[in-house]
Amino acid sequence: MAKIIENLTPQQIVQELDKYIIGQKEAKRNVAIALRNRWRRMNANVEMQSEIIPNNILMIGTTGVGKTEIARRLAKIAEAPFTKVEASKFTEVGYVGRDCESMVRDLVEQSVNMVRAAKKEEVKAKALESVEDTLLDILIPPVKDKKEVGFALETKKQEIEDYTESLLNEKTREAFREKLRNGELDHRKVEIDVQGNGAPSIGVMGGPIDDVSMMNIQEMIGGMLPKKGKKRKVTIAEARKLLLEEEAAKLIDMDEVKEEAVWKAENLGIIFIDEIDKIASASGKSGGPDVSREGVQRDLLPIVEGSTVNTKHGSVKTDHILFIAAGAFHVAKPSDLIPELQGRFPIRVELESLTEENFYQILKAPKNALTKQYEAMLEAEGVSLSFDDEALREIARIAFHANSEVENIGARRLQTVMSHLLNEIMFNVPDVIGANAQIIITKELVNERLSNLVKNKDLSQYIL
Ligand SMILES: Nc1ncnc2c1ncn2[C@@H]1O[C@H](COP(=O)(O)OP(=O)(O)OP(=O)(O)O)[C@@H](O)[C@H]1O
Repeated sequence: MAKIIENLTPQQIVQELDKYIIGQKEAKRNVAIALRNRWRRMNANVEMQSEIIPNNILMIGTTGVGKTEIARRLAKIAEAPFTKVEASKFTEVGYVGRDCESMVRDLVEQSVNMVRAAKKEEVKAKALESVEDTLLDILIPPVKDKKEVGFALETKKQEIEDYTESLLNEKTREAFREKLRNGELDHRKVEIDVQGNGAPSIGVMGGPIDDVSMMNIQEMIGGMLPKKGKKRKVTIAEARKLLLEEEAAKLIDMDEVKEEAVWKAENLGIIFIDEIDKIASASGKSGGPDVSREGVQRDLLPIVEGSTVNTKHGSVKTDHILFIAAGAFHVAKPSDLIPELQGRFPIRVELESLTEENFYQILKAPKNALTKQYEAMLEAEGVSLSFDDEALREIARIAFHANSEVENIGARRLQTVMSHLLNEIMFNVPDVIGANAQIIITKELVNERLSNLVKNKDLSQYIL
């Protein structure tokens, strides 16, 4: 469980983050410390373990500079359950809207999915075997043992015939098993029984009902009703998927999954609260929406401070969940948050605005860089796509320029610029540009496709 945390030191965590995120050294260092501190806590003496509180972090930076990306990657590195919420979506207890505790329920749900997926992987080989048998039984039913069904074997001849038949049946089954395995029969249609859950979905009219009771009722009713079998005609490929789900579900102990998932959420979970500045009251103002903003902060406080939240998978203690809050803080300042909440986010990091050079790096260096994504997509069509270095510099320049002219949306601008640049190619492959073609994006091509837009501010507002 969470082996990776044990092995990665803060410096190694930063190295991992460097593979995906350009710049933002301070933020990376601080999240790395926070992650390592969890391991330090778990390995500290038992008395201190419950005392050590997480280093919750407040990230300050404009949109699209990598705040979410850092938190998300960190969670991936730690194999930790992760959820992102927007603080502005919450309303005070008693008002219509999402209540703050729902973020913890989301986290546990995420954790359950992770643990279930891991368990599914563990039982997959076993489940696949029985799925194969089920499919084989549908395609070539095994011959019945004649003695069992009450036939007396009267003559020697009959005995030999039966023997030959069962031998043949066995041989055919083995031949089909081979075909099933190598996917030769994937397109053939078969009729299978799929188990559906008998639970009707419940619609609630009128007053609000909280998520937990709603989910519990639904689960209870689902458990009480008999499972409904349904016949469906599907391809073998589809049948394999459906039957695998069912078979794996039979092999997985859900109580064990829930228990592990709750532990994981409590001890490794990361909750990313975006737009926290939207619930801070700008200094000097009072009354009106500010009152409700403060209300949300007060609802948030016990969760961040450590409390117990009821979820459908059991109660979850939030004491050791790592909270990373983020916001641009253009109007409100961190000091506009209520003091108790400020105290719970002791680590402040400012993320740098991205430069043109950063854009250039973001285009080509990260493991998941946009250029690599497009290259991979076209490779799937047998088309080779590559970018001249000068072209990348030009794209970076144009994106940076668009940000300063229109609106600063950070690295997200690269996505719109690239999408516009490559739109025509993406449409023409494979109909016009066939397999084995080689496309090189040059600086000239970039200018040809984008220079008009750059000159025309009105147009670039809509397109770039
Ligand atoms: N420093 C960076 N290095 C690599 N990619 C980046 C960087 N900053 C942003 N990106 C890319 O830009 C996109 C948006 O970034 P991200 O979601 O982290 O923004 P954000 O800072 O959290 O903004 P918001 O608060 O609006 O959500 C992501 O796809 C991410 O990959």
